[in-house]
Amino acid sequence: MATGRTHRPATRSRGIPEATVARLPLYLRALTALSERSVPTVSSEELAAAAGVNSAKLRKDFSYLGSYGTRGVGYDVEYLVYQISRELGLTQDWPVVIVGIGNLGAALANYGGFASRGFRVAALIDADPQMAGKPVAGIPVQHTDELEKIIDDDGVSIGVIATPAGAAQQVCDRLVAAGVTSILNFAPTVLNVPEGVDVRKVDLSIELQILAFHEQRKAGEEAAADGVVPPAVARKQRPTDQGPDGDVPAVMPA
Ligand SMILES: NC(=O)c1ccc[n+]([C@@H]2O[C@H](COP(=O)([O-])OP(=O)(O)OC[C@H]3O[C@@H](n4cnc5c(N)ncnc54)[C@H](O)[C@@H]3O)[C@@H](O)[C@H]2O)c1
Repeated sequence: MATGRTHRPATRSRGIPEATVARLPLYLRALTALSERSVPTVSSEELAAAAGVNSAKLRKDFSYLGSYGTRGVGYDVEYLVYQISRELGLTQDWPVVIVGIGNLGAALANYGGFASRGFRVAALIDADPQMAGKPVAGIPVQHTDELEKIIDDDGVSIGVIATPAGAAQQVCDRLVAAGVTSILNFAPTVLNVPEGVDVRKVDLSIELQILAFHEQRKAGEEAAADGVVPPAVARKQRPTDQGPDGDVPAVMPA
């Protein structure tokens, strides 16, 4: 099994901080929308609002790209689209393999947004022999036996893992051994990768948990302002409260 760290340092080799890199796709999405509306220039304030970023942070981020805009005019939309795309490596085609073609893998394969952003789905791979040859999004699924050959033939450097958590590390190890150096992991598990391999993790349930935390805080603050105990808190505080099966308290009384 491969071992090592899962993160790169906070600053990348060309001196652009990782936090700036993480915001570049947000700027690009906002700029692409402006470009589609044939808007020629945009101020830092307008673009910051469209990207959901503070305008001072945006100006600082763009200074790393050597892009300062023109006073009174703003930024040239088309040029900035090109500059950010180039910085993100999106001016070239990136073949991507998706491993695990179940509900999620099939949905990802069907997502049109990858191709329009320069990510070509080169292959769909699954361990289930019954799926081999079946088309998903017009691409025939290939068996995991073919994984190394597919990656080698297509020069794939980006792999997407959409397998159950229990299979993810083994799939990751095979992808890395075959030459993949960037992994987008949807499986709810931490992957160990060697130095030089980047892993990005997507977990919608974590995002929902964070929203639940904020919802709970908001409810508490509103209740405090009104001088009442919010129903959610009051419900949880009742010692007789029962869990879904009727015999286990949902929240133990203090
Ligand atoms: N990150 C998120 O927000 C998010 C959202 C939904 C699901 N998930 C996760 O994504 C994964 C897939 O979910 P799903 O609903 O599509 O599951 P699924 O059961 O529908 O599909 C899993 C697929 O992986 C294949 N598979 C199993 N072991 C494999 C291996 N070793 N190599 C290649 N393929 C293998 C199976 O044959 C199956 O087709 C799960 O880990 C799930 O928890 C994450």
